[in-house]
Amino acid sequence: MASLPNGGGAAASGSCGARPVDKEVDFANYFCTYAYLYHQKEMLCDRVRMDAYHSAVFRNAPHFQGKVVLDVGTGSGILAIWSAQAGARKVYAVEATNMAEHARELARANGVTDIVEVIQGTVEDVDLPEKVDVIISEWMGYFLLRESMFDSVICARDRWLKPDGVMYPSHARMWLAPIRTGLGDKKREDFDIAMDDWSLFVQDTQTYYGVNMNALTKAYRAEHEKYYLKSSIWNNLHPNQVIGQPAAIKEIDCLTATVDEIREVRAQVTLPIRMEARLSALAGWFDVHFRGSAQNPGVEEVELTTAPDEHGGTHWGQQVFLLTPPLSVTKGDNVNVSFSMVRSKENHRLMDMEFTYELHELSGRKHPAVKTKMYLE
Ligand SMILES: C[S@@+](CC[C@H](N)C(=O)[O-])C[C@H]1O[C@@H](n2cnc3c(N)ncnc32)[C@H](O)[C@@H]1O
Repeated sequence: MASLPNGGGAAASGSCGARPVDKEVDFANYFCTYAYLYHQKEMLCDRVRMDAYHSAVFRNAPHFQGKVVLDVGTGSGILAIWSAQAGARKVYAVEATNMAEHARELARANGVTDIVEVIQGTVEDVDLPEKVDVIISEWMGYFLLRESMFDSVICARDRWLKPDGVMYPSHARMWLAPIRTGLGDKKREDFDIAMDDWSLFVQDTQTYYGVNMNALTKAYRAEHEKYYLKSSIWNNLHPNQVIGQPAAIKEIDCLTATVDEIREVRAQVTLPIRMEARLSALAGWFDVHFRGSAQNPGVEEVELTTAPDEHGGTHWGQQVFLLTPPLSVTKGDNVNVSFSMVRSKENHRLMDMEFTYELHELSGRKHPAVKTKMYLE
């Protein structure tokens, strides 16, 4: 999934479940970005992503040979074309936006129009003439679930996948880890500057064009706190910034997961610290696996990970959640974290989170728990 500046509005309409329906808003805020080749290119240039999907399809070609495939959100059509090249008999390539026209053109230029049928529409709305053996999709957002596109994949699976069909990817996990980073220092500095600036504006002038603006100071602070300190920060971290043991906070079997299972994520984990450091944030990332199903396993399991990587990483990067204040930690300490992530009420494709973290020193000293809200926007 692309690094969209905004996750969009309410959910697309369709025949799957009771979901908020405002298709127009969703097209204006969410889908519109995907209609640009500029954004598709960002994903096409992510070599980690491309290598993983390419290996997943071609090393597991028996899953595709002679089979019917559904590509949910085909974008440029890349996964549909690979499926055809791997031997699929028929590929339904569904795309909500006008990118469908480019996908059609790409299929034509690559000689697979007899196999790849591009259908423009939301997957919730389209009708296929038959059930499929494979569903392939690249639906993952920041920290896996931002953008909530997996809902659409679940819908497609429940409507169109044969009982012995397979999902590409088949499994997904979310990870949380304690990290050191200087990112927060800059953000705190920017926040202080913004507040100083406001103070000058409201206090030095007493009245601004005859109006006392002080009544808005609290709201301005809250707005800036959210923007600078409580919104997650995108970063491709170096592995040596991870100062303790990462923990898996959610595991998803794409063949059986339900929307209820992913609407809210809650976890309680203990993160053992491995070195003396300033614990300044928690970082979140995900991985997905392509391993077929228990009934229909693949030839070779392939992993796509977005974990910190010294060779560069992916366009998803990691999400950095600042801890205010940072904590001094040392090897042998433990950080207990309670975590919740729910969809924003205003926009189901964005996430509201809450972290409670509590440092237990090796010495036995327990620090008071700190609770903080964060936003994945
Ligand atoms: C992350 S992009 C992946 C594009 C392409 N499959 C690839 O791997 O390069 C997701 C695509 O899915 C489309 N999409 C998202 N939700 C959809 C839905 N409910 N129905 C149809 N297309 C959808 C978006 O417009 C976007 O082009």
